[in-house]
Amino acid sequence: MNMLATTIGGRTFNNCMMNAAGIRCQSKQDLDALVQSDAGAYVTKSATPQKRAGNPSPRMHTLPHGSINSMGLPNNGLDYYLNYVIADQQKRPGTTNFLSVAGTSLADNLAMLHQIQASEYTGFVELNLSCPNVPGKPQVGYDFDRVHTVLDQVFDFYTKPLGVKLPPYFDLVHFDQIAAILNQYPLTFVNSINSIGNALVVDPQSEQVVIRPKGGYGGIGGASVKPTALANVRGLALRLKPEIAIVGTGGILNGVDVFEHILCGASMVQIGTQFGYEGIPLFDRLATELTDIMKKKGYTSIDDFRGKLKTFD
Ligand SMILES: O=C1NC(=O)NC(C(=O)O)N1
Repeated sequence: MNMLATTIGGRTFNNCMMNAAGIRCQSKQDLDALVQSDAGAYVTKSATPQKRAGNPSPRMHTLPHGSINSMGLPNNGLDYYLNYVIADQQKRPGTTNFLSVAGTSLADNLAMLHQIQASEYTGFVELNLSCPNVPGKPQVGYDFDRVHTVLDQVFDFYTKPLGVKLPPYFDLVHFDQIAAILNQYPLTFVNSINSIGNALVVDPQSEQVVIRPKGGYGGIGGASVKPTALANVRGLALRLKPEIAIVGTGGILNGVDVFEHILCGASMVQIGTQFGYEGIPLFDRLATELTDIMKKKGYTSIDDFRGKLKTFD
Protein backbone atom coordinates (compact mmCIF):
# COMPACT_ATOMS: atom_id res chain seq x y z
CA MET A 1 0.00 0.00 0.00
CA ASN A 2 1.49 3.33 -1.04
CA MET A 3 1.22 5.60 1.99
CA LEU A 4 1.53 8.83 -0.02
CA ALA A 5 -1.11 8.04 -2.66
CA THR A 6 -3.93 10.54 -3.17
CA THR A 7 -6.99 10.94 -5.40
CA ILE A 8 -8.32 14.13 -7.02
CA GLY A 9 -11.20 14.17 -9.48
CA GLY A 10 -11.21 10.38 -9.70
CA ARG A 11 -7.54 10.31 -10.71
CA THR A 12 -5.08 8.59 -8.38
CA PHE A 13 -1.54 9.89 -7.92
CA ASN A 14 1.05 7.64 -6.33
CA ASN A 15 2.57 10.60 -4.47
CA CYS A 16 0.74 13.66 -3.13
CA MET A 17 3.63 16.03 -3.97
CA MET A 18 4.50 17.96 -7.12
CA ASN A 19 6.17 21.18 -8.26
CA ALA A 20 4.44 24.55 -8.19
CA ALA A 21 3.77 26.26 -11.51
CA GLY A 22 6.70 28.38 -12.59
CA ILE A 23 9.45 26.49 -10.81
CA ARG A 24 11.74 24.32 -13.01
CA CYS A 25 8.88 23.56 -15.42
CA GLN A 26 9.36 25.99 -18.30
CA SER A 27 11.24 23.75 -20.78
CA LYS A 28 10.83 20.20 -22.05
CA GLN A 29 14.07 19.36 -20.21
CA ASP A 30 12.59 20.69 -16.95
CA LEU A 31 9.40 18.70 -17.45
CA ASP A 32 11.27 15.51 -18.44
CA ALA A 33 13.22 15.75 -15.17
CA LEU A 34 9.94 15.97 -13.25
CA VAL A 35 8.57 12.95 -15.17
CA GLN A 36 11.67 10.98 -14.13
CA SER A 37 11.44 12.18 -10.52
CA ASP A 38 9.59 10.88 -7.46
CA ALA A 39 7.00 13.67 -7.81
CA GLY A 40 3.43 12.41 -8.12
CA ALA A 41 2.70 14.79 -11.01
CA TYR A 42 4.00 17.98 -12.61
CA VAL A 43 2.44 21.32 -13.52
CA THR A 44 3.72 23.27 -16.49
CA LYS A 45 4.81 26.92 -16.36
CA SER A 46 1.66 29.08 -16.72
CA ALA A 47 1.10 29.50 -20.45
CA THR A 48 -0.04 32.54 -22.41
CA PRO A 49 -1.29 32.11 -26.00
CA GLN A 50 2.07 33.11 -27.48
CA LYS A 51 5.64 32.75 -26.22
CA ARG A 52 6.43 35.53 -23.76
CA ALA A 53 9.75 36.92 -22.54
CA GLY A 54 8.42 38.14 -19.19
CA ASN A 55 9.74 40.99 -17.09
CA PRO A 56 13.31 42.40 -17.26
CA SER A 57 15.92 41.02 -14.87
CA PRO A 58 16.80 40.97 -12.05
CA ARG A 59 13.31 39.54 -11.50
CA MET A 60 13.84 36.99 -8.74
CA HIS A 61 15.83 37.22 -5.51
CA THR A 62 16.63 34.75 -2.75
CA LEU A 63 15.65 35.78 0.78
CA PRO A 64 16.71 34.34 4.16
CA HIS A 65 13.26 32.74 4.53
CA GLY A 66 12.02 32.43 0.94
CA SER A 67 12.04 34.36 -2.31
CA ILE A 68 10.66 37.39 -4.08
CA ASN A 69 9.84 37.23 -7.80
CA SER A 70 8.35 39.32 -10.53
CA MET A 71 8.94 36.99 -13.48
CA GLY A 72 6.00 38.32 -15.49
CA LEU A 73 4.87 35.00 -17.00
CA PRO A 74 7.87 34.13 -19.19
CA ASN A 75 6.83 30.97 -21.06
CA ASN A 76 7.06 29.15 -24.38
CA GLY A 77 3.39 29.62 -25.31
CA LEU A 78 0.40 27.30 -25.00
CA ASP A 79 1.18 25.13 -28.06
CA TYR A 80 4.55 24.16 -26.55
CA TYR A 81 3.03 22.92 -23.28
CA LEU A 82 -0.11 21.42 -24.82
CA ASN A 83 2.03 19.42 -27.25
CA TYR A 84 4.20 18.27 -24.35
CA VAL A 85 1.38 17.07 -22.11
CA ILE A 86 -0.41 15.31 -25.01
CA ALA A 87 2.79 13.52 -26.03
CA ASP A 88 3.40 12.59 -22.39
CA GLN A 89 -0.10 11.17 -21.87
CA GLN A 90 0.39 9.05 -25.01
CA LYS A 91 3.76 7.78 -23.70
CA ARG A 92 2.41 7.18 -20.19
CA PRO A 93 -1.31 6.32 -20.44
CA GLY A 94 -3.17 6.48 -17.15
CA THR A 95 -1.05 9.28 -15.67
CA THR A 96 -2.53 12.70 -14.94
CA ASN A 97 -0.69 16.02 -14.90
CA PHE A 98 -1.49 19.71 -14.72
CA LEU A 99 -1.38 22.25 -17.56
CA SER A 100 -1.29 25.79 -16.17
CA VAL A 101 -2.75 28.69 -18.18
CA ALA A 102 -2.55 32.38 -17.30
CA GLY A 103 -4.00 34.59 -19.99
CA THR A 104 -3.50 38.32 -19.40
CA SER A 105 -7.12 38.84 -20.51
CA LEU A 106 -10.38 36.91 -20.32
CA ALA A 107 -10.33 36.57 -24.11
CA ASP A 108 -6.89 34.93 -23.94
CA ASN A 109 -8.01 32.52 -21.23
CA LEU A 110 -11.14 31.53 -23.17
CA ALA A 111 -9.19 31.08 -26.40
CA MET A 112 -6.65 28.83 -24.69
CA LEU A 113 -9.35 26.78 -22.98
CA HIS A 114 -11.23 26.35 -26.27
CA GLN A 115 -8.03 25.05 -27.83
CA ILE A 116 -7.45 22.65 -24.92
CA GLN A 117 -11.09 21.52 -24.95
CA ALA A 118 -10.82 20.67 -28.66
CA SER A 119 -7.51 18.83 -28.18
CA GLU A 120 -6.76 15.24 -27.14
CA TYR A 121 -5.56 16.42 -23.74
CA THR A 122 -7.28 14.47 -20.93
CA GLY A 123 -5.38 15.83 -17.90
CA PHE A 124 -6.08 18.69 -15.49
CA VAL A 125 -5.95 22.39 -16.28
CA GLU A 126 -4.87 24.85 -13.59
CA LEU A 127 -6.37 28.25 -14.46
CA ASN A 128 -4.08 30.80 -12.84
CA LEU A 129 -6.22 33.67 -11.51
CA SER A 130 -3.51 35.07 -9.30
CA CYS A 131 -0.30 36.10 -11.05
CA PRO A 132 0.69 39.33 -9.26
CA ASN A 133 3.47 40.29 -11.67
CA VAL A 134 2.01 41.46 -14.99
CA PRO A 135 2.44 45.26 -14.88
CA GLY A 136 -0.92 46.98 -15.08
CA LYS A 137 -2.89 43.74 -14.68
CA PRO A 138 -4.75 43.03 -11.42
CA GLN A 139 -4.90 39.61 -9.77
CA VAL A 140 -8.29 38.35 -10.96
CA GLY A 141 -8.69 36.37 -7.73
CA TYR A 142 -9.13 39.61 -5.77
CA ASP A 143 -12.05 40.77 -7.91
CA PHE A 144 -14.92 38.47 -6.90
CA ASP A 145 -17.29 39.68 -9.62
CA ARG A 146 -14.54 39.03 -12.17
CA VAL A 147 -14.04 35.48 -10.85
CA HIS A 148 -17.79 34.88 -11.30
CA THR A 149 -17.68 36.17 -14.88
CA VAL A 150 -14.60 34.12 -15.78
CA LEU A 151 -16.02 30.88 -14.37
CA ASP A 152 -19.43 31.48 -15.94
CA GLN A 153 -17.84 31.83 -19.37
CA VAL A 154 -15.36 28.98 -18.88
CA PHE A 155 -17.94 26.44 -17.75
CA ASP A 156 -20.24 27.43 -20.60
CA PHE A 157 -18.11 25.16 -22.78
CA TYR A 158 -15.21 23.59 -20.86
CA THR A 159 -15.98 20.03 -19.72
CA LYS A 160 -12.54 18.62 -18.87
CA PRO A 161 -11.19 18.64 -15.28
CA LEU A 162 -10.20 22.17 -14.26
CA GLY A 163 -9.06 23.95 -11.13
CA VAL A 164 -8.13 27.51 -10.26
CA LYS A 165 -4.94 28.91 -8.66
CA LEU A 166 -5.91 31.55 -6.12
CA PRO A 167 -4.08 34.37 -4.40
CA PRO A 168 -3.91 34.40 -0.59
CA TYR A 169 -6.86 36.00 1.21
CA PHE A 170 -6.42 37.72 4.57
CA ASP A 171 -9.95 38.09 5.87
CA LEU A 172 -12.33 35.29 6.92
CA VAL A 173 -15.16 37.13 5.16
CA HIS A 174 -13.16 36.81 1.93
CA PHE A 175 -12.91 33.04 2.48
CA ASP A 176 -16.73 33.05 2.78
CA GLN A 177 -17.15 35.14 -0.38
CA ILE A 178 -14.74 33.28 -2.66
CA ALA A 179 -15.98 29.87 -1.46
CA ALA A 180 -19.61 30.89 -2.12
CA ILE A 181 -18.61 31.65 -5.71
CA LEU A 182 -16.44 28.57 -6.29
CA ASN A 183 -19.09 26.23 -4.89
CA GLN A 184 -21.37 27.17 -7.80
CA TYR A 185 -19.06 25.51 -10.35
CA PRO A 186 -17.95 21.94 -11.21
CA LEU A 187 -14.36 22.62 -10.23
CA THR A 188 -12.08 19.62 -9.77
CA PHE A 189 -9.69 21.46 -7.43
CA VAL A 190 -8.61 24.77 -6.01
CA ASN A 191 -4.93 25.50 -5.57
CA SER A 192 -4.13 27.83 -2.67
CA ILE A 193 -1.93 29.90 -2.42
CA ASN A 194 -0.03 31.75 -5.10
CA SER A 195 2.77 34.05 -3.89
CA ILE A 196 1.86 36.91 -1.56
CA GLY A 197 1.79 39.62 -4.18
CA ASN A 198 3.43 43.02 -4.37
CA ALA A 199 5.83 42.83 -1.48
CA LEU A 200 8.92 45.05 -1.42
CA VAL A 201 12.42 43.93 -0.41
CA VAL A 202 15.14 46.52 0.22
CA ASP A 203 18.92 46.08 0.29
CA PRO A 204 20.09 48.48 3.02
CA GLN A 205 23.71 48.35 1.82
CA SER A 206 22.98 49.52 -1.73
CA GLU A 207 19.85 51.39 -0.57
CA GLN A 208 18.13 49.85 -3.58
CA VAL A 209 15.29 47.40 -4.23
CA VAL A 210 16.44 43.85 -5.17
CA ILE A 211 14.39 43.24 -8.34
CA ARG A 212 13.90 45.50 -11.38
CA PRO A 213 10.20 45.13 -12.39
CA LYS A 214 7.49 47.37 -10.95
CA GLY A 215 9.94 49.44 -8.88
CA GLY A 216 10.90 46.34 -6.90
CA TYR A 217 7.46 44.93 -6.13
CA GLY A 218 7.08 41.15 -6.37
CA GLY A 219 5.48 38.01 -4.99
CA ILE A 220 6.82 36.40 -1.82
CA GLY A 221 7.19 32.63 -1.55
CA GLY A 222 8.90 30.19 0.77
CA ALA A 223 8.97 29.60 4.53
CA SER A 224 7.63 33.02 5.49
CA VAL A 225 4.30 32.42 3.71
CA LYS A 226 3.45 29.09 5.35
CA PRO A 227 1.09 30.48 8.06
CA THR A 228 -0.86 32.34 5.37
CA ALA A 229 -0.89 29.29 3.11
CA LEU A 230 -2.18 27.02 5.89
CA ALA A 231 -4.87 29.58 6.81
CA ASN A 232 -6.09 29.63 3.21
CA VAL A 233 -6.00 25.84 2.78
CA ARG A 234 -7.94 25.41 6.03
CA GLY A 235 -10.32 28.29 5.31
CA LEU A 236 -11.24 26.82 1.93
CA ALA A 237 -11.38 23.22 3.21
CA LEU A 238 -13.98 24.27 5.79
CA ARG A 239 -16.10 26.06 3.15
CA LEU A 240 -15.79 24.30 -0.22
CA LYS A 241 -18.09 21.43 -1.21
CA PRO A 242 -16.31 18.06 -0.82
CA GLU A 243 -16.18 17.48 -4.60
CA ILE A 244 -13.65 20.32 -4.89
CA ALA A 245 -10.23 19.05 -3.77
CA ILE A 246 -7.62 21.40 -2.37
CA VAL A 247 -4.05 21.60 -3.59
CA GLY A 248 -1.94 23.22 -0.88
CA THR A 249 0.95 25.44 -1.94
CA GLY A 250 3.15 27.74 0.11
CA GLY A 251 6.02 27.46 2.56
CA ILE A 252 6.83 23.76 2.17
CA LEU A 253 10.48 22.97 2.96
CA ASN A 254 10.19 19.69 4.88
CA GLY A 255 7.96 16.65 5.39
CA VAL A 256 6.37 18.26 8.44
CA ASP A 257 5.22 21.19 6.26
CA VAL A 258 3.56 18.73 3.88
CA PHE A 259 1.95 17.03 6.89
CA GLU A 260 0.57 20.37 8.11
CA HIS A 261 -0.90 21.24 4.70
CA ILE A 262 -2.68 17.87 4.55
CA LEU A 263 -3.86 18.22 8.17
CA CYS A 264 -5.44 21.54 7.10
CA GLY A 265 -7.27 19.84 4.23
CA ALA A 266 -4.95 19.54 1.21
CA SER A 267 -5.22 16.42 -0.98
CA MET A 268 -2.04 17.26 -2.85
CA VAL A 269 0.74 19.80 -2.28
CA GLN A 270 2.94 21.85 -4.59
CA ILE A 271 6.43 23.06 -3.75
CA GLY A 272 7.84 26.19 -5.39
CA THR A 273 10.64 28.17 -3.75
CA GLN A 274 12.31 25.19 -2.03
CA PHE A 275 12.07 23.09 -5.20
CA GLY A 276 13.78 25.96 -7.00
CA TYR A 277 16.68 25.82 -4.55
CA GLU A 278 16.96 22.05 -4.02
CA GLY A 279 15.84 20.57 -7.35
CA ILE A 280 14.62 17.04 -8.05
CA PRO A 281 16.15 15.40 -4.92
CA LEU A 282 13.61 17.40 -2.90
CA PHE A 283 10.81 14.96 -3.71
CA ASP A 284 12.65 11.90 -2.41
CA ARG A 285 13.63 13.75 0.76
CA LEU A 286 10.09 14.97 1.42
CA ALA A 287 8.62 11.51 0.75
CA THR A 288 10.98 9.97 3.29
CA GLU A 289 10.32 12.65 5.88
CA LEU A 290 6.52 12.51 5.47
CA THR A 291 6.47 8.70 5.56
CA ASP A 292 8.53 8.75 8.78
CA ILE A 293 6.09 11.21 10.40
CA MET A 294 3.12 9.06 9.36
CA LYS A 295 4.71 5.88 10.67
CA LYS A 296 5.47 7.50 14.04
CA LYS A 297 1.83 8.60 14.29
CA GLY A 298 0.42 5.28 13.12
CA TYR A 299 -1.08 6.64 9.87
CA THR A 300 -1.04 4.37 6.80
CA SER A 301 -2.57 6.79 4.29
CA ILE A 302 -3.03 10.55 4.02
CA ASP A 303 -6.79 9.96 4.25
CA ASP A 304 -6.18 9.04 7.91
CA PHE A 305 -5.41 12.67 8.79
CA ARG A 306 -6.42 14.92 5.86
CA GLY A 307 -8.45 17.85 7.13
CA LYS A 308 -8.40 16.59 10.74
CA LEU A 309 -6.73 19.63 12.30
CA LYS A 310 -7.99 20.08 15.84
CA THR A 311 -9.02 23.39 17.43
CA PHE A 312 -9.42 24.18 21.11
CA ASP A 313 -13.19 23.95 21.21
O1 LIG B 1 1.38 33.29 -10.88
C1 LIG B 1 2.56 33.65 -10.74
N1 LIG B 1 3.05 33.80 -9.49
C2 LIG B 1 4.29 34.25 -9.27
O2 LIG B 1 4.68 34.44 -8.10
N2 LIG B 1 5.12 34.51 -10.33
C3 LIG B 1 4.76 34.10 -11.63
C4 LIG B 1 5.27 35.05 -12.70
O3 LIG B 1 5.59 36.20 -12.37
O4 LIG B 1 5.31 34.61 -13.86
N3 LIG B 1 3.36 33.88 -11.81
